[in-house]
Amino acid sequence: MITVEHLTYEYPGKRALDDISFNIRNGSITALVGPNGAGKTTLLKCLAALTPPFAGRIFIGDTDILKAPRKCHRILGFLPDFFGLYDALTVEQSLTYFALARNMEKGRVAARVREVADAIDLTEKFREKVGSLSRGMRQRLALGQAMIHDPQVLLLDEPASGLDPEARYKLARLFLDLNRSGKTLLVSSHILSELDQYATDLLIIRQGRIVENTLSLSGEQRERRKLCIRLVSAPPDIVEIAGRFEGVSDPEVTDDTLSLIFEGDDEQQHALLKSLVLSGVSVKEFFVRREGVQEQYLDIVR
Ligand SMILES: Nc1ncnc2c1ncn2[C@@H]1O[C@H](COP(=O)(O)OP(=O)(O)OP(=O)(O)O)[C@@H](O)[C@H]1O
Repeated sequence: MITVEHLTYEYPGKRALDDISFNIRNGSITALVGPNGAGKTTLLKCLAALTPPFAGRIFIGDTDILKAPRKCHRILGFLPDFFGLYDALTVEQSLTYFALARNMEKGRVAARVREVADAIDLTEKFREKVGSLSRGMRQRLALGQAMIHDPQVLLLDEPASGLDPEARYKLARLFLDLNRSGKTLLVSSHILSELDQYATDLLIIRQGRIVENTLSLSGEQRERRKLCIRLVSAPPDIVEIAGRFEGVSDPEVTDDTLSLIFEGDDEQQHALLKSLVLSGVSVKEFFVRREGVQEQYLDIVR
């Protein structure tokens, strides 16, 4: 859905994006993560056709965004990290204004404005002035403005910042609903544990370069499990013993707990544990930790 080829962006004296290339699958929710200053915001602004890059090409579907930025603005919605709202307008007026600015058919506007206000949980504030909204409500309204024209692609820069736990939970549900209706989402966030609830793909950026582009976290990547096996006492050669089993990688021992990465299905996991017990390893208890966005990110960045 989004194809980026050799994208380079420079601020005066600073190369923020350095010759990066990647693809984003149609119908995915891609988590864009990286340390402060990695280039996430710059990348999203380039993808949103707001900042022309120094070099490289970006396609949304078949459309070259540098050649046809306005066409791209119709098919994508962008929530920037810092956004402006019109404090003197009501929620209804704000959403209506953005719908009309996006050339939405007049007859459809009122219904769509109601629908979006409901999706972002601001129906109760529909007739209230934006200036009276709390920070989290303003964040949700900005998201509503970004999605008012029902775009195919949503680029969201820190959409959960300022939201309380319940609003974050609802936001994750909204992303999953949007995704089920066929939308493609690229979401930058520092809240890695929450990305796990909805991200299907992972894009890690560091110092302006892509360091990881994992497709389909929900597929084979999630079959990678981290097994933690507590032992009564760890024999000195336990790491070597564990490393001999098929599907096992990165075995290590800390405080009588053997942890390892295991790739395999439930039957194979059962066979592994049985073999460990039969070979005399004093297994006391064990548990499985799924490898999600957070673990993958920390593994890679470390
Ligand atoms: N207007 C600017 N002028 C000069 N350098 C800039 C400007 N904006 C950003 N940068 C630099 O470009 C790099 C990438 O910044 P960017 O804001 O894209 O990072 P980020 O990954 O979004 O960071 P954060 O997680 O802190 O929001 C940083 O080194 C930053 O200092």
